[in-house]
Amino acid sequence: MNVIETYNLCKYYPNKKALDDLNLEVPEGVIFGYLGPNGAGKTTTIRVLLNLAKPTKGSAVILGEDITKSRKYLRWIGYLPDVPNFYNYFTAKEYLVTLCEIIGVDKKRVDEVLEMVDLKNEKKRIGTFSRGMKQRLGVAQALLPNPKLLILDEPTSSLDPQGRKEILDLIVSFRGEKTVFFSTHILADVERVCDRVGILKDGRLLLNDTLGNIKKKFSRRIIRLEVDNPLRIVEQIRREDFVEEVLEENQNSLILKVRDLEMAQRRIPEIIVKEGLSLMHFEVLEPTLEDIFFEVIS
Ligand SMILES: Nc1ncnc2c1ncn2[C@@H]1O[C@H](COP(=O)(O)OP(=O)(O)OP(=O)(O)O)[C@@H](O)[C@H]1O
Repeated sequence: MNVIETYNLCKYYPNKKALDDLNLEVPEGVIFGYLGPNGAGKTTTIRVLLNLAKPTKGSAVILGEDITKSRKYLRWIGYLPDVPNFYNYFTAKEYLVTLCEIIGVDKKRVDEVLEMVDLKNEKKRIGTFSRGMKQRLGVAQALLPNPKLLILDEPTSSLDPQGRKEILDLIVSFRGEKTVFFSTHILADVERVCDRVGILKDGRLLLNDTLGNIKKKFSRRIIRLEVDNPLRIVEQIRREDFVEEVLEENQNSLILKVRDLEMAQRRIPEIIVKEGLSLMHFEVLEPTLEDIFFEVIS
């Protein structure tokens, strides 16, 4: 089942198509990374999905409800905005208890969510919190209604590596239990935690698939070999059908572009052993998400 589905969703501003025929699918239980350069339309998507902005055309179904007809689905969504605001003179607990009163959630939930974000024993006022602690508190407030879907707008962009790790670990802990939709431009974060990825540019979705499929689709089938004397086998390797091109050759390694990866994995060790050489290292050089991102958006 898909938790989010959009159908030709458009949001036009006077001089800008912020979303242009967006057809997005986010299956239940996945961690979905929504990637795009500045101005791609990530925040606009989130605002439309949360009923904070009206679509110009098209529709969307979230948790089975048409968002243009009902607002009940909002009850099942937890949202962390890109710049969350807090009352700095409250402690985390006082702040969340106040929110519970406003949104009608049992106050018993406060200790549960503080425990999840590791702020249960934190007695300081929010004004003295680090950015990482504030972001974790932001996730805690999003968790208060025990949402099925968490929407996080650039949750790691202002954090140092430790703060980023804490938020990413938290996101990973929801895998399978909640659907997490998070927007970001930090490709390494997506690569670390996401099951599925959507790449948006100029309001259009250029790619929407699992990380595994994306990597397969963009695989460059490039192999790096370390052998004790590669120059002795390079001509034989060049003649093999599975080899498209020898990209680099030197005293201890070869870099090959191959047509058939499986055949290369079988044949190369055979050739090396037959020549009485030793294979020290065999590596398939896969493109990083960063390589793919730039290829897709360029
Ligand atoms: N209220 C508005 N009025 C006019 N144009 C807007 C409005 N809100 C957004 N836009 C424009 O729509 C486009 C998409 O903006 P949006 O904030 O959704 O991008 P984004 O992908 O979230 O960018 P960033 O990563 O910089 O936050 C941008 O060109 C932006 O200037």
